[in-house]
Amino acid sequence: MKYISTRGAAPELNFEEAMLTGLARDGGLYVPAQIPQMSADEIAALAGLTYEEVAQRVMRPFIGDAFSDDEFGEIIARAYDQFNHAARAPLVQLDSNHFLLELFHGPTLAFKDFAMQLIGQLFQSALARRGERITIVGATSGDTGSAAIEAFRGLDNVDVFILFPHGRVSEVQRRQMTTPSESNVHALAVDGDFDDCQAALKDMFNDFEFREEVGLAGVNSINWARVLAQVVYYFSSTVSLGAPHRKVSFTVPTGNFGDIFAGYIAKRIGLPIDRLIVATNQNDILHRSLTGQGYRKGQVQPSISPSMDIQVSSNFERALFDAYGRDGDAVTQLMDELQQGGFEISQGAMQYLREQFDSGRASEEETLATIAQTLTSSGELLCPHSAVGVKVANALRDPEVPMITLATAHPAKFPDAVEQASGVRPPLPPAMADMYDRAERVTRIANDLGALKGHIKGHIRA
Ligand SMILES: Cc1ncc(COP(=O)(O)O)c(C=O)c1O
Ligand SMILES: N[C@@H](CCOP(=O)(O)O)C(=O)O
Repeated sequence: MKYISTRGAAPELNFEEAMLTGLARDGGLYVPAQIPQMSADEIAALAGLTYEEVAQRVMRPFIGDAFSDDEFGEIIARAYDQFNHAARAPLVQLDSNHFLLELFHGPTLAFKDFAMQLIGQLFQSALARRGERITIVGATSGDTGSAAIEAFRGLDNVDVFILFPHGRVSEVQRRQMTTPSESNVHALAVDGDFDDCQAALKDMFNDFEFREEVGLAGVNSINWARVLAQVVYYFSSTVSLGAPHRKVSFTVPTGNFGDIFAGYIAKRIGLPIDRLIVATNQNDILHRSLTGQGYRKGQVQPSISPSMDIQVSSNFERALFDAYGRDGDAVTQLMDELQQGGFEISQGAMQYLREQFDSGRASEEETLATIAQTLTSSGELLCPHSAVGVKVANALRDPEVPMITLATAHPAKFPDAVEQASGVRPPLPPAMADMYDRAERVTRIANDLGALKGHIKGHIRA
């Protein structure tokens, strides 16, 4: 199994190399050279298996010989043993033919744990075998950062630096990043928005001297292994609703386009997905793009679903790569135009994207109203991101086809917005109950690449 870059000018790598490399050296994102296929019989055989068994069968062909079957099985078992729900990703019914896929039963209460707990284990195995150490730098709008810290805290051979936009994450998200006391964890509050943090991270990867000097690694969805791990719950949920014998649609609260892209990969493997619906908040660049208005970045607007306050959606590049016939030169040109503000999507590429994705947006008022209505109608308390998904799903779904909306975070991560909407203040789970009493450790830092690189170089352990 080989991985190639979306910009067509980086070395082809195997799974482990692509995972450890993060951003390709031509600035692109790694994708599989071919997508392994699963037959209808193979998909049907997933029924009744545990989440871990489904994970092993779905991901195995993408891993190649980087890990043995036994090693990979043990890694998967360790990754999910801290989840506090036996099903890992349970489905609950909201309404006739509308289901919620609860992805917030991991240690940091967001869907990021599904991938981050797994790649934490994969990295540890690979690094131990190679005798290497790395510096992880991550950009977060709130959830990736806490999940990464949880997965890598306390490791001798890994330093973790997380860049988050100062004042633009919820208090629980911030505290999840600033209260761990391990010396390998560094929370950096950047004076900028998420797009600034992500751009700085990509600039660090494109500075080869810095990259080599610190042993830079990435755990954002830049990293193919992140996307792959998220493919699994599309299979587990669809099979439990009768796949491959009936089609199911998904609505995915979307920011960086990683989670919905995992759904697209599931469909390309052979899962009978009817529609994949991108749900955005008021930062609706993806909805505008998918409705033919070009891909033009604007200023990020802070919202009550802060983890989706993103304008430059990293993984959209992976979708564009396929939409442009896997032409790396075309993608390179588009990404150059994006640096200048944006680009038009060609007619052929638009047609491809429209065949794959639908889209909708939810305003702040609609999101608040959806939290209140869903609590009344089903008893389910949604986080604001999941509410964006439910609002868009309700607007666009076909009542004849089962719809699964991804619930991407626990409401207790966003208690202010949830209370404003519903009058209910969701408590943190017992293991986090003292979160507000713990001491915080954070460095406020300018949105300046030199300052960020200097800080990182000055704080990595030898
Ligand atoms: C709670 C939550 N919902 C939705 C999203 C959007 O997911 P993606 O960036 O993969 O599109 C994020 C951030 O990634 C998130 O943290
Ligand atoms: N919403 C994310 C943004 C980063 O996304 P990633 O999937 O690329 O890591 C967050 O919560 O940090």
